[in-house]
Amino acid sequence: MAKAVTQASLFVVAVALIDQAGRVLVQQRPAGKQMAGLWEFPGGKVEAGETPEAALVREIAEELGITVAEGALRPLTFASEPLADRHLLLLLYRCRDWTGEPQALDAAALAWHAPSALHRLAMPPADKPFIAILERALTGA
Ligand SMILES: Nc1nc2c([nH]c(=O)n2[C@@H]2O[C@H](COP(=O)(O)OP(=O)(O)OP(=O)(O)O)[C@@H](O)[C@H]2O)c(=O)[nH]1
Repeated sequence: MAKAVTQASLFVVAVALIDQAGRVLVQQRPAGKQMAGLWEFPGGKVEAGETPEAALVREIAEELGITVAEGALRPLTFASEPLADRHLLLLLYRCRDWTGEPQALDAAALAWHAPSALHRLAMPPADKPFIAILERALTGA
């Protein structure tokens, strides 16, 4: 039988921005934060009263300084798993269209990688299964 979830859920949205070469943008969590140094997809928590897409458009603007239309966000996959004393629900979107040049406004660094190269990065546990899904999505396999 499934274990009941007693912790509050952490509702997070994130994006795989994909450039014309088929590379994906990841950002490094800054020092002082939980999981500092790990590479993750830009995004963050959905606030009360926000749709997931509106939250992601806001987070992308805050973290990268670029503009994305809600309609350019395509649902890709999700993760649902314990994270510390919470339960993380993480929705991953993909996006190929944006305006502006991404900047590391909130991260220690940004990097563009082919999906296969993400296996070599230290990423949060919830993100690991996303890599193979991105590889398949971007090769059409
Ligand atoms: N943005 C993002 N968050 C992720 C990913 N994977 C993952 O486990 N998370 C977790 O989801 C939560 C995202 O919330 P957040 O970015 O708003 O919060 P934060 O820890 O940076 O701190 P904050 O509360 O000061 O903003 C964090 O606990 C983060 O570790 C990911 O790929 N992208």
